[in-house]
Amino acid sequence: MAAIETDGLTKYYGDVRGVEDLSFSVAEGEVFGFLGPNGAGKTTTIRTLMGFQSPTEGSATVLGADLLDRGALRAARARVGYLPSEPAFDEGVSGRRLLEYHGALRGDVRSDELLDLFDPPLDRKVREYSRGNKQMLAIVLAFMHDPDLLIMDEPTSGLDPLKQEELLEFIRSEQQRGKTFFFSSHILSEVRKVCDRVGIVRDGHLVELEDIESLIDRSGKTVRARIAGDVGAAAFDLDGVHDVEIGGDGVSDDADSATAPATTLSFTYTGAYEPLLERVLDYEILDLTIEEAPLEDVFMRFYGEDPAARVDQVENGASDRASGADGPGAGGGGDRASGAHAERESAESSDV
Ligand SMILES: Nc1ncnc2c1ncn2[C@@H]1O[C@H](COP(=O)(O)OP(=O)(O)OP(=O)(O)O)[C@@H](O)[C@H]1O
Repeated sequence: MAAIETDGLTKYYGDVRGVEDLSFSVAEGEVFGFLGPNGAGKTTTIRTLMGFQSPTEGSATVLGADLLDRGALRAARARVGYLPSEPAFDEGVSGRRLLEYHGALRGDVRSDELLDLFDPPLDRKVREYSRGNKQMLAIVLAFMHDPDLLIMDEPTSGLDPLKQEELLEFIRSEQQRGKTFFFSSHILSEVRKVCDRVGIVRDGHLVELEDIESLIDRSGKTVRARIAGDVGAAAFDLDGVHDVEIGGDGVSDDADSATAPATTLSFTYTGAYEPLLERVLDYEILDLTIEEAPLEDVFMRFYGEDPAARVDQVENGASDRASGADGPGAGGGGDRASGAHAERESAESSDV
């Protein structure tokens, strides 16, 4: 059984599209990263999966419970740990009091262990907490009943780099214990460290759904070559070569040697190694590096404003796995919204 399964999940806020036609599943024991730019629909998805708001169309199950079956969902949520994007607590009580309250409500089987890792000042009132302290308290509350599934909205947000790393390490160790994670993030590097698979949402649509290693592989390598002599961009006119830049004034770069001019070329390469290496051997290579494309570049390819780049990615194999970026719902927001189920938004009750 999948830990999370969505089928055409759609949420409109009146005429405003939150997400549309999301279909994906998260396997038990998987760490799934949900990425997307601001306003893409990550929080909408998470809040809908948590049952805080009803889908407009489509369906989903969480730990086997149908979102529309409130009783089943309530039972399933006892096995879910939830970390909201902006933890909102009763500011007038101490962290310890909140811990006791949540423990009484849902159980506490491991807060001592968690507090060794994430240590908010429990005896102070929450209103005195820093952002990071609030986040640590929220993390302890999310994990203390030892849930099977963790749904987290930007979990490292507010944490210092050391605590961020500790949380990622903790997620990895929890996965070893069989736990499932679904979390949103803007930070590809952290997603990369812990996730098995990612979904990328943009403008409310799932535009990519792939395991993280394939995603990065498909996103290409950055090649930098320093070549003896005066070499033009045409030298690397190969399939898969993009964004060629030539060092210096575009002709040659002889800064290192007065007698032997050289050309510095850099480009992104998405092809196979062999044709590239064959071409490289045609020249006198003074220096060559081939490395993973910078994470930011990978990110921008999916996030960026250039629709051609995005379509290129989808056509390169994602469209059959993800709900299409240009899917049938695009532009049809008004129709879908007008057919909405009655909104049944429930407050984020304290039993969640
Ligand atoms: N309660 C709401 N009422 C109306 N529109 C909303 C509501 N919540 C979200 N939206 C809209 O839904 C879309 C998706 O927003 P959402 O908060 O899910 O994005 P996000 O990916 O979580 O963004 P961020 O990374 O900035 O947190 C946006 O256009 C947003 O303005």
